[in-house]
Amino acid sequence: MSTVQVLLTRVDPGVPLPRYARPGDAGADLVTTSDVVLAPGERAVVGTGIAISLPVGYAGFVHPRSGLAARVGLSVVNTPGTIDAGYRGEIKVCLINHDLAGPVKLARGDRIAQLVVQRVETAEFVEVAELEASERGDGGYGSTGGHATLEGVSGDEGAKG
Ligand SMILES: O=c1ccn([C@H]2C[C@H](O)[C@@H](COP(=O)(O)OP(=O)(O)OP(=O)(O)O)O2)c(=O)[nH]1
Ligand SMILES: [Mg+2]
Repeated sequence: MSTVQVLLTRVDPGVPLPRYARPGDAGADLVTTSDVVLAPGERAVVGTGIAISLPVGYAGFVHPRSGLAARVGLSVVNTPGTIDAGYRGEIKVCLINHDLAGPVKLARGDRIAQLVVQRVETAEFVEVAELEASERGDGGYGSTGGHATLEGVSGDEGAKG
């Protein structure tokens, strides 16, 4: 794993910088700058207290933390959130409580998501009359089978691409 230098400013100096919990981790933990209580199904945009400047050719992706997802149902609505290289504003996280029963309580400084910095390509979109054939063709949305079924619906019904 290589390391890229990412310049950062603290929009809120009172909260810790993003930190990799263990050497070699892919995601650096982000914290919330505000206390928030999310009722079941409720979402809220929270600040992380930091703004960054990614080199061109990189992007940041805001992922949920699996422990919070499994324990209390906390996730990110637009997971993963995309941080463009040119974005200089505060990184924000659109949190959601997927738990059906109880509220999720978060305090300022809690680690609520993780930022994965990755190299990305930009595409040059070239329109052609026809695309070359492939084995998959236009089969998608469960065309290979093996997906879960709804009660009373056979696994072979439903979307066939
Ligand atoms: O989880 C996120 C996702 C995005 N952003 C910021 C950085 C990103 O560069 C910008 C725009 O994000 P995106 O392109 O996903 O949102 P959009 O709805 O397409 O907004 P825009 O019209 O500004 O591109 O918002 C965040 O702070 N957190
Ligand atoms: Mg956009």
